[in-house]
Formats: sequence, structure tokens, C-alpha cells
Amino acid sequence: MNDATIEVSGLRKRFGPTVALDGMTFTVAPGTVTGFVGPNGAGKSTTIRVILGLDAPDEGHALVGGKPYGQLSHPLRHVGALVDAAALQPGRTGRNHLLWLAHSQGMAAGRVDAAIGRVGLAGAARRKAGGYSLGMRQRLGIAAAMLGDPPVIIMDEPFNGMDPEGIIWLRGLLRSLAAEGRAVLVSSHLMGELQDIADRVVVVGRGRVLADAGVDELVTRASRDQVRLRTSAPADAATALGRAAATATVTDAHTVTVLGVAAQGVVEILNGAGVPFSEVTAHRATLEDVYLQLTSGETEYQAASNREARR
Ligand SMILES: Nc1ncnc2c1ncn2[C@@H]1O[C@H](COP(=O)(O)OP(=O)(O)OP(=O)(O)O)[C@@H](O)[C@H]1O
Repeated sequence: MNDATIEVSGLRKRFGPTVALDGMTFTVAPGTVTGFVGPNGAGKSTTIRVILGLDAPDEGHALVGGKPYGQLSHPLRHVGALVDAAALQPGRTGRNHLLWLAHSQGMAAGRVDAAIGRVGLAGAARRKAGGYSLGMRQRLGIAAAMLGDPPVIIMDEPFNGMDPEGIIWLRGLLRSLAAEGRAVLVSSHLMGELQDIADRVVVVGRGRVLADAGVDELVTRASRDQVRLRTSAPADAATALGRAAATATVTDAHTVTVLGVAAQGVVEILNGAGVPFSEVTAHRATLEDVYLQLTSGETEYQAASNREARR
């Protein structure tokens, strides 16, 4: 799938005094799920709207398969997008909504039933969409995104409103869409979900990229050799580790947290000093930890600017 690349380069956009995008730059490669995360107001939706040609940037460009969205001859066959699951006619059945979309893009009606089947809506497709739950609307929106069998899929907060079974289903779907060679860009606040399904994560704040890396790399970086140690002699352990240039903090009567020495090194230092211990565990950060570390400055900035605004 040669068309399956999203390229966002140097996007800048203001809404009056608000800087929504401030040099946003990243690429989504074919065959990968890329998570797009950041605090409220970080610029995720605006970026997605620019990629889809719904907003024009003041500077920079967004390309899909090398072209701006507006120059794609059959957009739904290049890019499938879930942006606003509520945007449908409530009086129309789910199936008719999809038929109408397929017709507008010159697609065969057979695509509609294939998409309905893939999102698990066969039982509800002939009911009016106005009566759908948010999770069912999301499924309908996802079916619409897949209608044209596009090489690029973009979903803004697709987990919203999904029940646990829906979340598991969607995780599997996103993985299989990437395994088919598509570029999949997913914005979400649910970092735990992204940890299991994303290959890469683009973390954004204040309209620009704070981190763009593989999930494993980010988690390893955030774990920073932190080791947790259970011992009946925490003070002795902290002294021995401190002598070996580790930063050891006694966290409770039986626990010491160690920074700067890997688990194997901690074991060797304690054995050498004759300090007893019952457990040494390497701490593995979660994607949530990574996110909080990267965006903590951003949150403070927002809190400060909100205070400014209230003055
Ligand atoms: N149409 C608009 N008019 C004015 N300001 C806007 C408009 N759209 C977005 N903004 C502002 O631009 C900034 C970026 O908003 P955007 O919706 O892209 O962020 P987001 O990361 O998607 O946030 P959220 O997670 O809350 O959806 C925010 O400060 C927002 O208030």
C-alpha cells in the first residue's frame, strides 16, 4: 500500500489569540498503529481536521499518500476517518446511512454489508441510527471509515462510549487494520489501551510534538533503572546502596526505592554488604507514567494560564 502514509509538517494555526498548532510535525508509516495523545487543547483534533481538509493551516502542510486531502480524487478510498460519531441523520437506518455514503462516492452497495459485518452491527443495521447508543454510533462511524477499503485510517477518540467488550473488539480491529498494511492514527486519552495496541506514540502539548517514539522505547526511557526492594533492614540497605552511588529512599518499614543501579547490581551490592532482602523488582513504567512525565509541564502551564485568564 504505497498510499498509506500520513505526513504532517510544520503545521501552524491560530484561532484569534489562541495558538492551536505551533509547528506540529510527525509521520504515520504504513502498517503501524500510531497513538496521538495529549492534554485537552493540545491540538489533536485541529491536526486531524487539517489532515482531512476540514481546517486550513496558516503554515505547513498535511499530506496523505503524498497529496493534500483536497486533491484526492476519491477521498473515502484513500482515507477513512472517524471524527464525530454523532454526525448522522437520526431518522435514517444505519445501513441506509452507509448506502448513502457509498453512493455519494460511487462505491458498490456490497461494500456496505461487508463493513457492517466487520464492525458487528448486522443485528442493528436496519434500525434507526437515532436510537443507537454512543458505542453503536462509534461502530457505525468506523464502518463508514472502512467503506472505501482505504490505506489510511484516522480515528479521533474511537474508544469513547465503548463498553469493555467494544474496547477489546476495537483494539483487535485497529491491530488487524495495521497488519493489513494500513497507516492507522488514533487519538485517545486512554493510555492503557494504547500501550497494548500502538506501535508508536506521538505525545503533543500546546500545538507541538513533545515526544514521537516507539512505545517500548518510551516506556524503557521512563523506567530509568528504578528498582523496588523489600528488606527487613531498610536503613542498612540504603546505606550500602548509597555507598555504591545509588539513590536509595526508604519508602516504608520494609521497602526501599532505588534509582541509578539496575536490579542485578542491587542484588550484588546487598549480598556484598551482607544485608538481607526478600525481593528485588525492576520497576517498569506504564505508558500512563510516560504521558504524565511528558505532559506535567503542560498541565502546570494550563493551570497558570487559567489563573491569568481569571484575573
Ligand atoms: N474553531 C475554533 N475556534 C476557536 N478556537 C478553537 C477552535 N478549534 C480549536 N480551538 C482551540 O485550539 C486549541 C486546540 O484545540 P483542539 O481541539 O485541537 O485540541 P485537542 O487536543 O483535540 O483537545 P481535546 O482533547 O480537548 O479534544 C484549543 O485551545 C481550542 O480551544
